[in-house]
Amino acid sequence: MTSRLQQLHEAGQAVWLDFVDRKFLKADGLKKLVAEDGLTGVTSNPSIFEKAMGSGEAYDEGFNAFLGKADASVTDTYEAQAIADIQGAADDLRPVYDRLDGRDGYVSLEVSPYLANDTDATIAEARRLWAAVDRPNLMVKVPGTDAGTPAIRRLIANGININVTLLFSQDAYQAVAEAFIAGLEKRVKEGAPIDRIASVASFFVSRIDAQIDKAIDTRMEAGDPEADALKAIRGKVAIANAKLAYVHYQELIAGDRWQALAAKGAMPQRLLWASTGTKDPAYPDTLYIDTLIGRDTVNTMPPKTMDAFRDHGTVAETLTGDIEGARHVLAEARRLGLDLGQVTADLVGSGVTQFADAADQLLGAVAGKRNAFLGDRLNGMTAQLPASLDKAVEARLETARADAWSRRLWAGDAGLWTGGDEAKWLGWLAAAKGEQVDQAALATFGEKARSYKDAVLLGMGGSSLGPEVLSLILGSAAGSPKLHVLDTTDPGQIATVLAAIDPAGTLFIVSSKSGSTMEPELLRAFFFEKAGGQGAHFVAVTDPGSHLEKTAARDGFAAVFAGDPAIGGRYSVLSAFGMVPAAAMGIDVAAFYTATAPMVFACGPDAPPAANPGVRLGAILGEAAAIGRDKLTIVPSAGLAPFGAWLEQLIAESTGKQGKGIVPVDLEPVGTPESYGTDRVFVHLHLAGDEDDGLETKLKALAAAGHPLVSISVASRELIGQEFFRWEIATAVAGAVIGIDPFNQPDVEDAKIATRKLVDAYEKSGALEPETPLYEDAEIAIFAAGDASLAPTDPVAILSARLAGLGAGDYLGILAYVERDAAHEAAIARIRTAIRDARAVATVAGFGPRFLHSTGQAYKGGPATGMFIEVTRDPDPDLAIPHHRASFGTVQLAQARGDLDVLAARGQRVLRIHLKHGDLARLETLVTAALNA
Ligand SMILES: O=P(O)(O)OC[C@H]1O[C@](O)(CO)[C@@H](O)[C@@H]1O
Ligand SMILES: O=C[C@H](O)[C@H](O)COP(=O)(O)O
Repeated sequence: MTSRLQQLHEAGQAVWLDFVDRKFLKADGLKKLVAEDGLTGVTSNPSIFEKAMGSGEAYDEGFNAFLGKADASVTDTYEAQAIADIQGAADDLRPVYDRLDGRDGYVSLEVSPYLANDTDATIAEARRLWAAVDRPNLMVKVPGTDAGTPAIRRLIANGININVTLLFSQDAYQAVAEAFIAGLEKRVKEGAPIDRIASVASFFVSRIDAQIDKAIDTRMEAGDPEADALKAIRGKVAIANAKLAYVHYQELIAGDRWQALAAKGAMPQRLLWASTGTKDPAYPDTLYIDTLIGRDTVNTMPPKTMDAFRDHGTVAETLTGDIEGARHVLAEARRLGLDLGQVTADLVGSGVTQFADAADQLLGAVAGKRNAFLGDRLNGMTAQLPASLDKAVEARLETARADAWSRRLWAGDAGLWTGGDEAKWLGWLAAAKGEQVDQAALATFGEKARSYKDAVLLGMGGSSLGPEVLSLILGSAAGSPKLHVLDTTDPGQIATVLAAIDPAGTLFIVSSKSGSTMEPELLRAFFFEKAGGQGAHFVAVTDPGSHLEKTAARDGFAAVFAGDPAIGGRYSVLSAFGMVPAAAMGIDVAAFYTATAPMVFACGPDAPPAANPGVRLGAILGEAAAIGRDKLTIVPSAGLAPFGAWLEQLIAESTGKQGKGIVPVDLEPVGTPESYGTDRVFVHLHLAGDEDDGLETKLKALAAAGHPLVSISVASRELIGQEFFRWEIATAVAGAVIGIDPFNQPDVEDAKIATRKLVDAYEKSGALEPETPLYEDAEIAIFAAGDASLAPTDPVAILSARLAGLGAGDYLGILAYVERDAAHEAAIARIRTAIRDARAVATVAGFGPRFLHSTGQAYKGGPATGMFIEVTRDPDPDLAIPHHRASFGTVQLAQARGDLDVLAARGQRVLRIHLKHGDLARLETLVTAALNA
């Protein structure tokens, strides 16, 4: 006796299997169905693959081949397995395809559900899959959405077999049938063959009943007066809808237009009944098979439904029976106000979402496996968060998944942020893959640089902090120059570098994106003169067309390396701005990108938020800020200590604006739980092999006391590039959570203008505008920028009155316009600790003018919780600037004053303490006295 399924085949209906799975294929399950049940096709969809691959180990062997590659994306990893399954299934069905001469024997693979609303991307993806699977009996599944329909026409015209999926309404079916015919007609016009192009139109059945029945049940439960009429059509609408689609099909193939194509050998686009597993357990499990049997159709069945039909299905030509009854059912549905049009429209949308959700789940699972497999090659991250924050983070990750944040970030969708010009600032994504720089040119440059003992980089903010991290964490290769970074106007610091080098035999890297920043321009002029005007010892890194580019040409620089104007300074370290100095230090740039790649791919567009280390971190930072934990406290192990200076700029300048944002706290010694308020998030960056120094214990105590703690582990220094990228993604995402544009810096300009005004006035008059101190003696002068709340008493009283204003959630900043050296750093750290422990407030510190191009944005534009002590001193000795009346010391003072004015104008609480002899010990004594007052 032939099986019931085979009898279906005899009745003219093809039986396909709505299922794929590696184990099943390996066990020859498909071959068995072909042999025993006359099976002639297979369909897959994202949910089917999610079930197959999303859990368990069946695919691990296949995954491993990809997981080992640092630069394989999650999609590559998953897709290779899906393609292998589809190829396997296609090969199992190949004898059927050959026997039936291409009339059947197909296997379907669906384009990414993420592309359902993008015609061109769908076309490109379908072509790619067609080529990758490389089997004549493949059908590419394309959704019959508004965007999918034109893609179907073009793909058919390309000669690609298409399974149109997610069809629910008559209108959509008619549109795709038209697209199919038009595609074939186009080929005819072009003289291309049409006899081997197969297509099916997958009409989804059970999902319609599930929706309509739900509406019916709700109304019946509410005691609808039409209860009987409603009940009479329960479970009948989807079948009626399918029957009428078949009526349309029959009319279509009887028409002249189709007959003309048929005469040329065209195969009709068969109707395929999909979604035929019953969703309502009250229905017979073979309902959507028994009722839809008709010639030249396909029914794709999940295994359970197939087993049920084999066991107790009924074979009879039912599809063409009682068409009037079907019309009546639909007319009744209309009369009863059951809006089939709306239901089918909604089902298209929810169908796309459902498959996208499945794809997210699958990609998330693969991403998790991938990250685990990479082990130490991918920097690790764990988080211990208080329960409420943890909940908020997970909720954010889920909405971010549903709203496709990972993909939208990479696609440059400005709607993720403020809908402004954010898309223009995403060049750093490609740069991280090494695509911005000319790696060969950098290698040559690195070779040439070996003739120098020292290299000095002149630049500010994003143009200096990344290179400094690279030099302090990676260091120069043997035989390559040592890199000194000068991002200051402090005469002492400039003199220190000058004394450490032979200026006539040093490589100078002048680095400025805009090419018009004051500090590098003054430093360039200074060192150009010291180097005897040897332009050949200078290179510039700058964006195309800048003023610096012109200067470099004028002065005969050895090279100009171009940046990408689509990258802001603080996101530029993985572009020329980091890699030119890296090459100068003899760092192998190609190897650096290779080491960075695992994080770039782990944070890729296809890694859903929860499994994406950058997006996850961004969600933590953003949600923490939202509950007032806006002080990101950076706690590195010794080997990673320099990283914080780069991170500070990224976080502060990106998020600190419009009164919102995150205030980074770097280099603040770790304290006990009592020394902190409830405004902190701690991030521990640990380099394997670094001494613990009791840090772990201290951090454990903080986490136990309810402070959020993020722990990042870095297996070796060479992996530092991964942290650059992770934090760039995290910052962009935190910006999205906070609701600001993370790529602009609206408040930096004002301080620059204020400074320029003071310097210009000096150039004319030879003196800075006079100012009146609140207090002055032989050692110090105190200025309060017109703050009338402070009385001109003694210094301890003034400072103590100022510090008394520090409350919960506030932070104290020491803005020191002095040389950045170890002694000053230590003194400032002591002052910070004293204030932090006495007031339980966060403390930050910056050396001026370096911080102006970094954290300065947040201090001015971020949360209005800052209180600042600006420290200046009389420059001694000072340094002249060629062609300028103002010295470096004067410029630095003007910068401090400009900054003070702008901070005060923004309503921030600020005090300037001028230490005439630059003695920070005096400040320490003052602070101690003020805290005890
Ligand atoms: O590279 P540039 O254009 O000299 O800018 C240096 C730095 O100054 C800033 O514009 C802030 O003043 C930063 O964003 C930037 O990294
Ligand atoms: O082509 C097959 C369809 O993707 C499948 O039948 C959908 O079935 P479902 O509605 O049960 O998910």
